Amino acid sequence: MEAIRQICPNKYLNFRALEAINSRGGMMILWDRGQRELVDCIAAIGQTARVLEGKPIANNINSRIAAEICEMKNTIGKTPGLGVILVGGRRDSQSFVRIKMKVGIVPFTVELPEDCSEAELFDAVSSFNENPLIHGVIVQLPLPKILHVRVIFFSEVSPKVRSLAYSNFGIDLWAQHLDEEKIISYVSPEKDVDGFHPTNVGNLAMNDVEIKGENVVVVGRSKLVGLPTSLLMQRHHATVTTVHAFTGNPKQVTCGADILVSDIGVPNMIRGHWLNPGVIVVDMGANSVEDTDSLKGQRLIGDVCYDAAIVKASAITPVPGGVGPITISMLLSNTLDAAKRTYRHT
Ligand SMILES: NC(=O)C1=CN([C@@H]2O[C@H](COP(=O)(O)OP(=O)(O)OC[C@H]3O[C@@H](n4cnc5c(N)ncnc54)[C@H](OP(=O)(O)O)[C@@H]3O)[C@@H](O)[C@H]2O)C=CC1
Ligand SMILES: Nc1nc(=O)c2c([nH]1)NC[C@@H]1CN(c3ccc(C(=O)N[C@@H](CCC(=O)O)C(=O)O)cc3)C=[N+]21
Repeated sequence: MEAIRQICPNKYLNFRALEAINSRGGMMILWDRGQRELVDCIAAIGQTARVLEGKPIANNINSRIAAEICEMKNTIGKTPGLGVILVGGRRDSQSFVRIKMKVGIVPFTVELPEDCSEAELFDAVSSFNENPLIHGVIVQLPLPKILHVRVIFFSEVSPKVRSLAYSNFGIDLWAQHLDEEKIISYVSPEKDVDGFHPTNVGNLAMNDVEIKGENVVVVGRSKLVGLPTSLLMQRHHATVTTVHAFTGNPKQVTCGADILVSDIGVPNMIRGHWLNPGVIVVDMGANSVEDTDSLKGQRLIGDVCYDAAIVKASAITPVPGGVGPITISMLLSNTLDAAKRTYRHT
């Protein structure tokens, strides 16, 4: 009862059902999804996941990269360059690009409007491919879709005011005018520091990660994250299941995971009751949401409901400070490696 009072001190609570929570026993009040989550958390007090901090690892990698770049500059007078192509003004893009340039890699940035043509984008990739000062090229994904047709259903036409009185129901049809697959495969494989190129995805799966025999559920199947992660996990003998937008009962699948990797891009979609107690959660989601308390007016959150997962999982990567900084470090590290290959510098 104390737990319930903490959540809703002044509210009348309508008890509809009581049931055990997984194997730990406890109480669950069902009246709406959000509240059920809170009770779930409180009932599980005493179990807290290990937080897998990515920042310290990323800092180590970044120090190593900075030192190597310094050495490279001193011995052969060269510096790695990274070309970034941004299409459309995505809110998260600027900070993503800013972080990349910290360790001494020279940035080259091209910004194109969201309605740019495929030819313009190919030209930008091509000029980066050919530029000898650029060793890594990334095209920021996802590429924008543009509004193609908007259908609005309206309930009446008023001839007097010569306007339409809309019902607020409509359908927007978006068109993907830029073919992501084609554009990404246009980046030279030796400059593909994202690791998209089929050859590089194969190489990614050669790394040594000990996950043999585990049930891994990867939520999302994008070329950027989900697909390479599934390949990587399979290569290391995990039993991998993919959840995507057409999966009928995603919760049922995620509940069977020993390791859950999420790259959906939907803030807080994975709730506490989607998780198997003791699961290891790798939250790749980097979702910018409005936050009026923050100076920037926004903050970054993951795909997994962190407050619920921290009391249910055995380990979890936080957002921010988890996978994100390591992704950037590895991208920089790949750029440095590409520059070393170009200059035959060891
Ligand atoms: N932390 C990091 O280092 C990185 C983070 N990211 C972040 O990862 C997130 C995803 O990015 P990205 O992979 O490029 O996104 P995409 O939009 O390319 O892919 C999203 C995937 O999630 C699936 N999906 C979407 N909605 C649902 C749903 N309701 N139920 C089940 N599956 C769903 C889609 O399924 P379907 O295929 O059926 O459409 C798709 O496979 C973003 O937040 C991005 O910012 C990305 C790169 C690096
Ligand atoms: N071709 C391509 N390659 C990408 O790798 C790619 C992309 N497109 N499109 C967008 C997503 C998103 N993404 C992030 C990586 C790190 C952080 C990151 O490090 N975030 C910090 C916080 C940053 C902040 O607060 O501004 C953190 O998680 O701690 C965020 C987002 C890579 N992406």
